[in-house]
Amino acid sequence: MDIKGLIRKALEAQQKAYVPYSKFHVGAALLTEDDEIFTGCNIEIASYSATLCAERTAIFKAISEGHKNIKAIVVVGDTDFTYPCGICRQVIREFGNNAKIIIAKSEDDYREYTLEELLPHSFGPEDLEEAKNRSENNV
Ligand SMILES: O=c1ccn([C@H]2C[C@H](O)[C@@H](CO)O2)c(=O)[nH]1
Ligand SMILES: [Zn+2]
Repeated sequence: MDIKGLIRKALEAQQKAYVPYSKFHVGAALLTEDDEIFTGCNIEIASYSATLCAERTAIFKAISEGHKNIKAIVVVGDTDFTYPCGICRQVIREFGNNAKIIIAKSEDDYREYTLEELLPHSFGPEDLEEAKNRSENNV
């Protein structure tokens, strides 16, 4: 599926947002390395901190179905360009470090970023691996 198709899927998912508190609707759609599509919306909970963003809804759906590598993710929201929050950026770091991150206003109006642009100098799985290797080699 192309970027426009993925944006359409994100816009459809946005319709499903459960947002009784903020009334701010977000939708996400992602493409996995093996070309599966997963979508998500934000889901708010009366105890606010339990709220889940659209991006993480889509990513956790993909992971829980066995698709761990994301090659593109689209985000749409109620502002012209709605950017992923910090927590979602860190989750994208885990499962889509090289993914195209597409922030869309419409099918024809979108911006494309790398994770490095949105989360520079990030902490990730490789840091833990490096620390483990260091302790094993006593350096
Ligand atoms: O990138 C974002 C930013 C915000 N939200 C949600 C969380 C909450 O439900 C609402 C307002 O913060 O928007 C997302 O889903 N994704
Ligand atoms: Zn988020």
